[in-house]
Amino acid sequence: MSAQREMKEKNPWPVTIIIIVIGVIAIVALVTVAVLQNMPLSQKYKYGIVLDAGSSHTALYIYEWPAEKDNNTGRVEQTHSCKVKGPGISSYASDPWKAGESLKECMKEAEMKVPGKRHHETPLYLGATAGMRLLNMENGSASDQVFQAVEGALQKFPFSFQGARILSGQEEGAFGWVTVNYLDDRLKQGLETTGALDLGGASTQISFVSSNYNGSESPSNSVTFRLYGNNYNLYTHSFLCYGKDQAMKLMLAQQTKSGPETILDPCFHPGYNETKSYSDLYNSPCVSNRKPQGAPATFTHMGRGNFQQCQEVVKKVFDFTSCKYSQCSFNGVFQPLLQGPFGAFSAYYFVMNFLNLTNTSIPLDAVRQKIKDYCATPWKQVMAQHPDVKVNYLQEYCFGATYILTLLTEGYNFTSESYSNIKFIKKIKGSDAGWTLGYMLNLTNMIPAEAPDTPPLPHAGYVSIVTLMAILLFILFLVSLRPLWRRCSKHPRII
Ligand SMILES: O=c1ccn([C@@H]2O[C@H](COP(=O)(O)OP(=O)(O)O)[C@@H](O)[C@H]2O)c(=O)[nH]1
Repeated sequence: MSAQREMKEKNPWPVTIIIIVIGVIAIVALVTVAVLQNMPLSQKYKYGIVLDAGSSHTALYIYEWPAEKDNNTGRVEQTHSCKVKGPGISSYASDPWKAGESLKECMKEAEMKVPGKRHHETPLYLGATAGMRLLNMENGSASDQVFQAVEGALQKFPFSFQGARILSGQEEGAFGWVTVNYLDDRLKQGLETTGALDLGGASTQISFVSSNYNGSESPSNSVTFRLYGNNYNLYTHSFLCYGKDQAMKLMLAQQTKSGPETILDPCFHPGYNETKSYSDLYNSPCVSNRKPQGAPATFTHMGRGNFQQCQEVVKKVFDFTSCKYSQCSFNGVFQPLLQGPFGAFSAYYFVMNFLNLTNTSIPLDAVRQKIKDYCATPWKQVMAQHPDVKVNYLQEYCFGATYILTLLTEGYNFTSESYSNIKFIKKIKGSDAGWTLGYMLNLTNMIPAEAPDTPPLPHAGYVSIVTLMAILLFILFLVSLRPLWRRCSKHPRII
């Protein structure tokens, strides 16, 4: 026994080596676990699909987000969009099954884009806007049949179909606002929000937060949200019949009140000459009650290309005569003082982008001059200059631009100064501006009411601290072995 103890005292190295090896293994294991545990898992994604059934067309959007973050900080991004061929679903009132058929191509594309194993858990929504609102007003059973056809077609796909419905104007406005502010990262950070201006074919929406609006005046324009721990009192209004296409009907109805055979329209280019049918012009509930008695079947629609006169006709589609609130936009609708930056999308963007007018630092007078020159350009020349633009769109940009300017300045009261607060946008960080993303975020509860709890340290900080601590422990451990070192150097090794 004593001989053994003597041996150990004389030769402490085996024990020391074992302790060092165990210490090193423990430290390496500690650091490895810290690094591995916090390493982002191989990224898995979830998907959501929204169909925007607009008045003039339907579009499909696919959204994607990291699977492990779907309820808090995960950024939802648009990964794919598909424009459905043909008109909006409301145009299939007399052939409802065709409305369902029309969606199949884009739906097949979606089947390819979303990974097969995610199909069954991918929610699929269809939201219809003002085109279907109008059809529903005009012919409820036709609208129901269109929905039946569309639902039948969508149920055949392997996604988790969550239903097709008409959005209210308020939802359309509010979800457009949510989309813009979510994509701009303004909600999570609690920053000042951006207002949303949406111009569709059949309706137009304005939504913004104004510090002088708390919802008590005209409560029907108020939508309240609690998002990421912040309360928002949003003002929103949707003007049915004031989308670009229906507003044009209102403008043409102004000029065909007496049922003439020919009109010389200041909002169309000089040389434009088309025969149009009275029943097509007056086929929507926005104008149907104004159809002139005893009008001929058709009228010749000729262009005059005069911006000022066009603005005069366009102004007449707005009613500025009555306002029972402290202030109004038009048609007796309350509107608080405009506040903050605004994002203007859909047809606002299409039209202003076509005319190279998306830069709002251009003074309003220069904008007017540009539209004036464009409207005065002969139709033949316009067509020759834009051979690749669809004639249906091309013929309407003079009216479209005049309408946008009049709606913004006369309707919503934007001034030469506040006009520069507007940004004409199509996409934000790769996702289209519109109501669809906000709608999906809401239905999937993806924006929490309260700010999510964040770990006290970021991943890199956590790993660095654990590594540093491990190194310090190791040094401490080596230092604690100092008596052994001394003994070793004092007693020469026995061979
Ligand atoms: O390249 C384009 C695409 C659309 N539009 C017009 O933009 C408006 C809005 O179209 P959208 O289909 O987005 O509106 P919705 O049908 O959803 O109301 C309609 O008047 C379209 O004619 C346009 O001028 N240029």
